[in-house]
Amino acid sequence: MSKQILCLPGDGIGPEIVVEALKVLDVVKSQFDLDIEVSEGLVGGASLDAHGVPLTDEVLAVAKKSDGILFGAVGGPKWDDQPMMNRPERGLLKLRSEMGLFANLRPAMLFPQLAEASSLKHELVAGLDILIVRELTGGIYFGEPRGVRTLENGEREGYNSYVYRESEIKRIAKVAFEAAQKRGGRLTSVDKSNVLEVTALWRELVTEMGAADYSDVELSHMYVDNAAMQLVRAPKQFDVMVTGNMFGDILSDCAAMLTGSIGMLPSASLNEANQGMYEPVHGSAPDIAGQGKANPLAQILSLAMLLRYSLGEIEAADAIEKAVSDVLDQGLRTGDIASEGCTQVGTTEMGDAVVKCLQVLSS
Ligand SMILES: NC(=O)C1=CN([C@@H]2O[C@H](COP(=O)(O)OP(=O)(O)OC[C@H]3O[C@@H](n4cnc5c(N)ncnc54)[C@H](O)[C@@H]3O)[C@@H](O)[C@H]2O)C=CC1
Ligand SMILES: CC(C)CC(=O)C(=O)O
Ligand SMILES: [Mg+2]
Repeated sequence: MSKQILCLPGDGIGPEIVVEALKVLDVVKSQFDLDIEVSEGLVGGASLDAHGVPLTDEVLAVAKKSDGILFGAVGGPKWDDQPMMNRPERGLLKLRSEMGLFANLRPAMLFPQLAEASSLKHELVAGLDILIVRELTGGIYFGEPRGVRTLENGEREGYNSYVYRESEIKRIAKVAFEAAQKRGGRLTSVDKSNVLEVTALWRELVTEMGAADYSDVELSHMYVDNAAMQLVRAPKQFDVMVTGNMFGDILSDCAAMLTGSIGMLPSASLNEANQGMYEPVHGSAPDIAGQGKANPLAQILSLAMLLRYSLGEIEAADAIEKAVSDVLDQGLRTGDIASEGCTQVGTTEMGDAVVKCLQVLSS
């Protein structure tokens, strides 16, 4: 039976970069004889414009049945005055929570060819390979109660709730410990346990699990403010980092710049049944949307993660990652990773170059 991929391009640069990933998928389908059917749906602002909601029940139902979801990005100034619960970003948050996609894997590795593009000195980032494991369906992004209320003196007060249950902490910690076992054997748990009870519980449980079940993993703890500083001071000290939803969101954008650009970082969001949604770490980049400038490599690398994790097509995933590396070897760069002596290209040319490298690899 064919594997089903649901493609949700979204808004801004989303559709521009998803098109490039789909070109790459077409090539690997024929090269590796993959039986994959792709369907497409609306999400975010595109869905709001068409249906009045950022995610329809129909699209959610297809997502739940698919073998993998390739997601672009959502949001943009056009929809910024929507009520919070109807913003484009809600479409993404609803997909994550309704599908239970609690484990967000955000690898930040430096392609050696991009050392020049990193905002840090070469010696600080050479060989960089970090995995950020971010809890994705809990924490302050989902906690209740939330809202804006009017106090007795007429002043308005905004509030959100930072909540984690033991079971939520334990299941993301398990993913992170197991990832560390398969990698360099080191795990840093990032929290703010000196201030927030919820993350004091986080630290207590992670410590207990480390001692009881993962004595082979070298566990350390770090406060999130220090972790942000350490990421730009000496990022290679990290192997796997595990943290909550909001801290992971922020730290992964920070880690992106170590690799040259946020346009390089893919991600996988997995649930307990190992269903997955795959998307770049970046957003819809309204400042460059429609200009043919966006870097499609994070999206293309997200497709490689989909093939690897959800479809088990390791050879196809390896081929895509090799093709991306070959394109960088050729000196091709979109504006965000441009450096002296390289050839600057647009979104389409970058996608075409990956396709060409795949074709050369198989000939
Ligand atoms: N997963 C998602 O769909 C996400 C959506 N957003 C939404 O995206 C919109 C814009 O948010 P921002 O804070 O500006 O973050 P952003 O990640 O969209 O953009 C930040 C900066 O990075 C650049 N950039 C991002 N992706 C790039 C790429 N592939 N190639 C070259 N440059 C790239 C942008 O041009 C911009 O200067 C907002 O509506 C926000 O809510 C933000 C983050 C994640
Ligand atoms: C809902 C998204 C806009 C949150 C985000 O920035 C992300 O997941 O990276
Ligand atoms: Mg983010």
